Formats: sequence, structure tokens, C-alpha cells
Amino acid sequence: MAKRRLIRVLEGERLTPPPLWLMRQAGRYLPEYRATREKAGNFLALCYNPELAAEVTLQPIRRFGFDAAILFSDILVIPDALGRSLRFVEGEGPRLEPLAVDEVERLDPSRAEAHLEPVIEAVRRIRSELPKETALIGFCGAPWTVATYMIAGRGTPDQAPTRLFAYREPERMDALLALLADMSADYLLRQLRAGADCVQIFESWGGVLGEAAFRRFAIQPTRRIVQRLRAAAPDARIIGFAKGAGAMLETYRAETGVDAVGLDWTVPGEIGRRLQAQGAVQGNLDPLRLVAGGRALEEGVDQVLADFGGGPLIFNLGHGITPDAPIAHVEALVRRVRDFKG
Ligand SMILES: Cc1c2[nH]c(c1CCC(=O)O)Cc1[nH]c(c(CCC(=O)O)c1C)Cc1[nH]c(c(CCC(=O)O)c1C)Cc1[nH]c(c(C)c1CCC(=O)O)C2
Repeated sequence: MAKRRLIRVLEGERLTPPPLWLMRQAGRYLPEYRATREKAGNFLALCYNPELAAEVTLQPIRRFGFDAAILFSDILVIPDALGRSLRFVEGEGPRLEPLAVDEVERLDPSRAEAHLEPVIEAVRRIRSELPKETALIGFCGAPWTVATYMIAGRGTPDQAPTRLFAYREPERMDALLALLADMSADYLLRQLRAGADCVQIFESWGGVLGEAAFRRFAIQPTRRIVQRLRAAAPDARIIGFAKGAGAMLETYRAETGVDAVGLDWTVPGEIGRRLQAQGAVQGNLDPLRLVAGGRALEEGVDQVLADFGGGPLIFNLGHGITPDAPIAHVEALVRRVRDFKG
């Protein structure tokens, strides 16, 4: 079978128009998503229901014909599989049992494999139902980002509790991140074997770290995942999205070994093009331009294409789509990207 367009770009090819998908493309901005979530009961129940998780994964593909689907799940199923009593509070976000310093040694990953089986079953179903030209992206959170939710027990604006934990107990932090890295590598490998074409590692909170801490707590555990994956699946294609890490992205790509880097919308064209000389980039439209629509959207799309359309590019947002994005604006984005002649 011919290689899917997204994979060709991950292998360094430039395609015109570039392959296109949107982070969080299955979500609350779609009425059919809200209806399916309702049917499942709540967000987490949806994540563990293979039939309904497959359904919401496919919804944006049917509507917009994106080049890739992303498995519908959440990065926090890993701490959930460790028994950290995850729940999602409507309108507020995730809540977990905050992880105390002396609990790190007691974390037990032995139930994770069985716990995550419904997600793997969803991957199988999605692959069997997707159009053959559409790539399927698996994912996990990067260990540092997952740890920020485990330690604080919720999202925080600056990850102060986790930075303090890391500075006071660096060896324990290393141990926690290594455990999460090994669980995540096993989990990604299962996704790839179940039919994912490639995987993305979401480092949403790398931008709160200084250089030395970024190397130790973000790059090292991500490199551990990449190395374990490559040892077991040499052709695995891996996208690393380290939001807010602009000035560290070249080091991040070189030292983690990911194939492509995701750019958030603050990464300047010149920096992104330098990265593109080493391999594909993905991004980086500000999600709020999609909410605004009109000229703000057109100018934003054109800028991404002007900045990166000359090399291997996966068109995407610079972070997830927001619930207030109008569907008509997503349609306008798709038309404009697909009209690009390079
Ligand atoms: C940090 C993070 C999380 N989850 C994720 C990240 C990394 C990316 C990022 O920075 O956004 C990743 C994620 N979360 C979700 C996906 C599904 C795939 C996709 O369509 O991209 C992916 C890839 C579904 C989701 N994950 C969540 C929703 C909304 C839940 C709902 O339906 O109410 C969805 C569709 C919930 C979630 N999950 C998380 C938070 C902080 C929240 C609450 C914020 C919010 O409500 O938007 C943790």
C-alpha cells in the first residue's frame, strides 16, 4: 500500500498542499461529539468505551476529511492506570489524588496493561473503520507534563508544585519520570501494534523549565521513550510537541531523537525553518485565529504556509482547538490549506 501522506512528510518529504490535522480535533466544538459524550455518561467513560471512542475519533474525519485521525483518549489515562483516582470536573478540568514525595516508590504499574486494554481496542476499531489514505496518530503525554498533573492533582498556571518537587527531590523526580517513560513506551508500542501509523508525545508544560531542568526532566525522559520505542519498532515515526520550549527546540529534537517537532504559535518563522532543515515541523496557527475567523484566520494560515510551506510541513494549530471555534471557520481553514499551490 502507498505510504500515507502524513508519514511521507514525517520521513522528510515536502508535500503540496501539506497534510492537515488539528490538535483536539475531536471535541466540544462538534455537536456530534457532545451527543456521544452524553451517551457515554462522562468524558472518562468515553475514553474507556472502545466503540464510542472510535466513533468520536472518526467524527472530524467524516466532517472535514483531515489527513490524520488522532486516537481519542487523554494523557491522564496513565496516572489513572496507576490508581491515582482521576476524574474530570465539568468546566474545570482534571482532578487527581496529589502525589506526595514518599509515594513515588510505592507506585505500582502492574495493573496498567489490563486497565489500558479498552484504549488499544479503540485503536484496532479506528484503524479498521478509517479510510485507507487517512493516517492514525497514537499519543501519550510526556513524563514531565503527566507528572505536573499527578503532583499538583490538577492543572496550575506555572506548575509551581512540580518544579518545587523537582528541585527538592531531584532523584525521586527522576525515578517518577523513568517509571512514566517506561509505561508510556509500552503503551505507545501497543498503540503502534494495534494499528497506529505514528505517535505524538505531548509536552504541554515544558515551557516552565529553565535550560538545565528542561534537559533533565523533559528531554531525558522523552529520549528514554524514543529509545525504547526505536529498539522495539525501528520504523516508528514520532512527533514531539513541546509547547513553550521555542529556544530549546533544536536541542530537544537532536537529543530526544523525535522525527518531527510540533511548533506552538509563538515560534518565529526563522527558528522553525532552521528546525525544518533537520526534519519535518508541525504547526503552528494560533487556535484563537480559528475562533476569530475572517482576515485573522486567512492571514494566519497564509503566514504558516509562507513560513514553512517550502519544506516538510504538517499543517496544524499551535495548540488544541478550543470549544468556541465555529465549524464554518474550520471549513474555511481546510479550504485555504488545500488551495495552497506552493
Ligand atoms: C494537558 C493535556 C490533557 N490532555 C491532553 C493534553 C496535552 C495537550 C494539551 O496541552 O492540550 C491531550 C488530549 N486530550 C484529548 C485528546 C484527544 C485527541 C484529540 O482530538 O486531539 C488529546 C490528544 C481529549 C480531551 N481531553 C479533555 C477534553 C475535554 C473533555 C470534555 O469533553 O469535557 C478532551 C476532548 C479534558 C482535559 N484533558 C487534560 C486537560 C487539562 C483537560 C481539561 C481541559 C479541557 O476541558 O479542555 C489533560
